[in-house]
Formats: sequence, C-alpha cells, structure tokens
Amino acid sequence: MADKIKDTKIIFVVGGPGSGKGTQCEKVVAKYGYTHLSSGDLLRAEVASGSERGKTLQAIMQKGELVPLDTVLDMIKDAMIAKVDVSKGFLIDGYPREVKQGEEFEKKIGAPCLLLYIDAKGETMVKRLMKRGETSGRADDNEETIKKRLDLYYKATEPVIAFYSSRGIVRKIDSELPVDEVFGHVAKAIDGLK
Ligand SMILES: Nc1nc2c(ncn2[C@@H]2O[C@H](COP(=O)(O)OP(=O)(O)OP(=O)(O)O)[C@@H](O)[C@H]2O)c(=O)[nH]1
Ligand SMILES: O=c1ccn([C@@H]2O[C@H](COP(=O)(O)OP(=O)(O)O)[C@@H](O)[C@H]2O)c(=O)[nH]1
Ligand SMILES: [Mg+2]
Repeated sequence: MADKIKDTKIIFVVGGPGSGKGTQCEKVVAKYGYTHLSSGDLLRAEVASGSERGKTLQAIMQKGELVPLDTVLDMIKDAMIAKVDVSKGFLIDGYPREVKQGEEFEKKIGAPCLLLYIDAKGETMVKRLMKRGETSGRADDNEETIKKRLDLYYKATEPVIAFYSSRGIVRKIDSELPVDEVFGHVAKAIDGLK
C-alpha cells in the first residue's frame, strides 16, 4: 500500500455537518476524476447491508457520536486499496473527525497534500440539514442529532484544522456562497497542487 500510494494525491475534505462537503466532492469528481470516499457513506453502506456490525454502527450514528476509529480507517483503507491502481487522487470526505484519526491514517496509509476546509456558519449548516432531512431519509438529519453532530464538530474536528494548518496544507473555503462559486475556490486550490 505505502509504495503504491506514494504518487497518488490524498485530499482531506473537512467541514461541519451539512457544510457542503459531499456537494463539492461530486463536482471535483466530475472535473478531475478523483475517487471520492465519504467516511459517512461507507458507514451507511455497512448499515444498509444489515450486518451485525452495521446494527452497532447505526446506533452510534443515530446519536451523532463517532464510531471507533479503527472501524472507519479499515473501511477507508480497503476502499483505497481497491482503487489505487486506477486513481489519480483520493478525496477523503468527512475524515479525519479528530486529530487522532488523522495521525492513524498517516501511519497506515499516507500523508495528505491538501486539506479543504469547507466552512459555513452553524445556523447555515442546521438550516441545510433540516431541509435535506425532508427528503434524505438519513436517520441523523433530525434536530436533536444535528445539534449533537455540530457540538462534536466544534469540539473534536476543528482541532484537526489547526493541526494541519501548521503544515501549511489547509485551504479554507467559504461555503456560504452559491455552490458554483464555492467550487471555483475548490478548483483553484486543487489546481495549485503540483
Ligand atoms: N445554498 C447552498 N446550499 C448548499 C451548498 N452546498 C451544499 N448545500 C446544500 O446543503 C445540504 C448539505 O450538503 P452536503 O453536501 O450533503 O453536506 P455534507 O457536508 O456532505 O454533510 P454530511 O453528509 O452531513 O457530512 C445539501 O442539501 C446541499 O444541497 C452551497 O454551497 N450553497
Ligand atoms: O470518520 C467518521 C465519519 C462518520 N462517522 C459517523 O457517521 C455520521 C455521519 O457522517 P457524515 O460525514 O456522513 O455526516 P456529518 O456528520 O458530517 O453530517 C457521523 O455523525 C458519525 O456518527 C464517524 O463516526 N466517523
Ligand atoms: Mg456528506
């Protein structure tokens, strides 16, 4: 894994719940052909499979808490291994959620060359998620769980941004703007990679 991943770009996409990570990642896939791996989507796929492990995960996600670090990391790693030969780059969406997750990722997989920090105001995120909840069917798109996800984001995930800022790889993206304008800034950050 380590030698294969060497020439592949790894981009972390970090932001609060409903900040627009998934929306922007889709656009990056369309323009750059990168492989999009959403940690939340991988977990939801496991839940949908109906496995025993999925049932445990569902209970945690329903509460807006974080599933054990190794579970998510193993899923991401397996998904990366499956694509490493054909992928120009990986968008790791919604990960790391806490500094420790980032450290473990680097030990087991490799270092990111860029962290896209998708930034929106708390009230904006809540509004978007409540709207999304009307149709998403996501068990965690309800007022109570959204509040917990937001609290956990400020407590556990924001320190991730400070951690990688000191390395100079963080690009802060204002996602209060219309989607296409936000993407303009995302594209500029990616075009700036060597
Ligand atoms: N107005 C506006 N709405 C947006 C923008 N980006 C995303 N949205 C909407 O906000 C909602 C949440 O966007 P997602 O891309 O699913 O957010 P996410 O960050 O992946 O959220 P999680 O899946 O909860 O991690 C969706 O319903 C989008 O349509 C944006 O730049 N502007
Ligand atoms: O590394 C991760 C990613 C996701 N989750 C769980 O999956 C849920 C949904 O994650 P997603 O990224 O889809 O949505 P967000 O919380 O950003 O709205 C979270 O609330 C967590 O319970 C987790 O525990 N670890
Ligand atoms: Mg998402």
